[in-house]
Amino acid sequence: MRQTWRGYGRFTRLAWRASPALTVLTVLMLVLNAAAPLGAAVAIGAVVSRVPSASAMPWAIAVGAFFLLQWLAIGLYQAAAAALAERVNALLQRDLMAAVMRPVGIGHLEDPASLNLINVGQETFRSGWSRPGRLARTLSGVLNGRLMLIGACVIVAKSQPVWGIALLLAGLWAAYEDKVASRIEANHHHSGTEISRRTEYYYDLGVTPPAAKEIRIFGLGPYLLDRYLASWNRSMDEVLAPTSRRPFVAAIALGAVVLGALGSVAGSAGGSLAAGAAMAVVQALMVSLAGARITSWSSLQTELALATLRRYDDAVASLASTPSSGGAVVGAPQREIRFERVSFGYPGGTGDAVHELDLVVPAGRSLAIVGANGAGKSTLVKLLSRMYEPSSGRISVDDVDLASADVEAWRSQLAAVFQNSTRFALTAQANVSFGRVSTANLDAAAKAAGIDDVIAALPDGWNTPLSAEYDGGVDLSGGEWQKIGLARALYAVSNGASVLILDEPAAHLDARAEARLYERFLELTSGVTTIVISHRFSTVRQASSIVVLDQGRVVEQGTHEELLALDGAYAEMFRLQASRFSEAS
Ligand SMILES: Nc1ncnc2c1ncn2[C@@H]1O[C@H](COP(=O)(O)OP(=O)(O)OP(=O)(O)O)[C@@H](O)[C@H]1O
Repeated sequence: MRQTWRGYGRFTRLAWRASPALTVLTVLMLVLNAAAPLGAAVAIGAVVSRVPSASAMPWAIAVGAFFLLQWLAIGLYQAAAAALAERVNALLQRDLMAAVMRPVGIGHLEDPASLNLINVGQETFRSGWSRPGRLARTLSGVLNGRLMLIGACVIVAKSQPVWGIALLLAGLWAAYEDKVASRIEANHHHSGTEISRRTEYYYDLGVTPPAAKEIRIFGLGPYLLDRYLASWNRSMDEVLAPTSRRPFVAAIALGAVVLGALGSVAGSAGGSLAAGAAMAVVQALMVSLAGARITSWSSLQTELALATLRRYDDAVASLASTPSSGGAVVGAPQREIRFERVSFGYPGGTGDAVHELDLVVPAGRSLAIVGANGAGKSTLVKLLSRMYEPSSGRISVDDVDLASADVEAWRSQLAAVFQNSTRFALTAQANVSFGRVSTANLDAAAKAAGIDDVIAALPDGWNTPLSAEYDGGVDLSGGEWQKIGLARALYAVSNGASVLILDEPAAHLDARAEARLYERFLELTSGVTTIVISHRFSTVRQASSIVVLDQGRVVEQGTHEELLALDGAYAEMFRLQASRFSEAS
């Protein structure tokens, strides 16, 4: 019970934050809407007791006025509550978005428990019933139902005290049982979030572009449809609670009381009970039944919305404990970036992806990292950009520990091209200058990345949306997208970023574009602290120094020539690739 009231309180504060005017209007119309039928019941009683006298006339007009008032109140109430509901939903979604983006790292986005909580944002898009904003509507049902019941009991009790009390008890019992059953149902409803996510995943796979090619080539359609349906049915089994019989028993008890009261009125009407009073009692009994129906309907909806509201609060609270920004401001590295005995394992992973790693990245020079798949190269970059925190060891920039540094200031020093950079369905300009106000260096960045001719050929140049899913939009090839990513990073460098991270910058490039990248590599990275991860030795050999990673540790380090002379893992990998190319040519 206390939990429910806390939920109502939380919702009221939210509604007030969303719009004080709409909150006041909603509450006023709510009360008017509940009071009008009771006023009408009393007025009808007065009409009946005065007919055929002319004094019945004002009461007849009052009956009409009460119905008119209710009609107006319902209309206004529905409009105000709908507007308030949408504002509350938007506010909650915004708060959740802010909370999800607040932690400095991305570990919470790969943790199933956090994802289940965060998923509440998606769920409310899917199911209108669960949206907390609906409380603006459903609370009216709860309040209306209660007011109608109590008002009806007062009217009945005036002439039939025993039946009035019986009606109150039966009505409250029915409302209580509905509430308990609804609470169980609502809690069940939210128990299946993991399976819901899975169901949604199958659906998205089937209807969105990323997997469309593989689905068709490998004939995955029937498999996906089967999995989708099975997963949906399982999720429904989990969310629908076994039905309790108690609300039905309580509803039958209420019906019996109403029937008994009607019988009693019929027995005494015209005798001990005046016709007018009898009419008011009959009308009040009907109002009480309508109240019970409204209570029952709104109970489940209210509990569903309250449960969702609690889940929003849980999600936001769980993220509040993850570290956010603040701390020493780190500028451009002057001497070095240093990794000292750094270890890190992914949450849910099988072991350390990086293990007691020692590495010095000299400032203003380029360092290439090579190693087999899974050696820990990308993980190193994620640790450097503080997407994750090391489980032990320290990463420092000119002796300032990154763990205690202000992450936003540090990230403003970074520019990166990731293996699969995000393809923003935004304009070409936004894709390159995203988040930065200056557009002065746009063309220079595009030229340096070798994408200037593609941009120039776009229907609306820099203003063309890079997505065929939007009007006037154009999609690019994998290699062109990679050049856009490169331009984004180079643009950031020209706007002050001092550390450039290139994770497989040539993976999608054709031979000519790749050759151009090597030719310009030293020029592009001159004076900038550059870390390049690549399996292509033609890129790697351009770097000032090279490290070889194996199972999360540095096993070799030196220049291209030094490492060839060492004749270790690097030399072996290099020879293998060189022989493949010479065989091919
Ligand atoms: N998000 C993740 N969750 C769990 N384990 C991960 C995650 N990302 C990477 N790993 C694991 O961490 C190890 C190192 O991965 P990492 O991506 O750093 O390798 P890499 O050297 O960049 O490989 P590649 O050359 O294939 O890109 C691998 O064993 C990988 O399976």
